[in-house]
Amino acid sequence: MFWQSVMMTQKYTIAAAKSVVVSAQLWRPYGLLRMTTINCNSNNRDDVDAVFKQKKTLRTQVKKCLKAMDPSLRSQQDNAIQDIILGAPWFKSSLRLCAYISCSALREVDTFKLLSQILQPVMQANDPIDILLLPGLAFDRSGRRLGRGGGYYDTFLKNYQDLAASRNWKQPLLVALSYSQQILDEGVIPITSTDVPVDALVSPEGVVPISSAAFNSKKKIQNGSLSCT
Ligand SMILES: Nc1nc2c(c(=O)[nH]1)N(C=O)[C@@H](CNc1ccc(C(=O)N[C@@H](CCC(=O)O)C(=O)O)cc1)CN2
Ligand SMILES: Nc1ncnc2c1ncn2[C@@H]1O[C@H](COP(=O)(O)OP(=O)(O)OP(=O)(O)O)[C@@H](O)[C@H]1O
Repeated sequence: MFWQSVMMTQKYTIAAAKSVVVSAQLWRPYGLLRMTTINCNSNNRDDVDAVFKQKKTLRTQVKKCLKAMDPSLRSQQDNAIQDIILGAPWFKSSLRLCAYISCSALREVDTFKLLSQILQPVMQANDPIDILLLPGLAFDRSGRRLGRGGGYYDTFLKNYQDLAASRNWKQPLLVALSYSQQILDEGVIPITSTDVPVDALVSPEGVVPISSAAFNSKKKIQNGSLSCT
């Protein structure tokens, strides 16, 4: 299988991240995309089908944009995003993390540096996770995430959230890794009731906290009182 989710326990003290200057080209190929999106909380088949059609169109456009991305800019953004994560207090204070193994053919934000430098693949499947690093095709600043259309992540996240609730575990922070080009204007990504929103985004420009959970963990970290259990 080309993809695995990896659960890891942080073992080593993380060295301070190097500061990286990124000449991010804020290219907005979606500026032209002015379709009205339907946000669907109902289970009406026609409404849901209309949303899936819009998602399909958007996926094609984002894939085209990612394929056209200059490789050196991509690599700069990969490094910047991973360095931001390695230097982030919320990351350093997490005990258990779940991340994706990035697939370069899919033009996903690279996770190699994160996985290889500081993490140790030892984790009991029954332990609660603090942070989940997620891929995706597009995101917005309100936490919407467009995946590749399989529903794998949404299903996994829903199941994990239900498990955590049933065991009284703290819900994990859902953090999506995004190239600058993948952050779209609010309202462009259509959603249905099964789409699980993310708590924060990490792009080469920095961390974008979105949910109250992300803001609260930021505050707790600043106060030095973050508990990861
Ligand atoms: N690293 C990683 N693993 C993952 C996912 C992911 O998004 N990233 N998935 C998330 O669901 C699942 C696998 N889903 C996938 C969905 C599409 C393609 C793919 O190759 N799509 C091509 C086009 C295929 C086509 O149009 O026929 C593409 O996206 O260009 C690969 C995996 C589970 N594993
Ligand atoms: N929790 C769930 N249970 C059952 N089906 C689900 C769930 N979440 C999503 N699906 C189904 O998966 C299919 C794809 O959904 P969607 O287009 O939202 O996927 P995606 O977000 O692009 O993919 P992914 O979640 O893998 O990143 C839809 O038919 C949707 O109804």
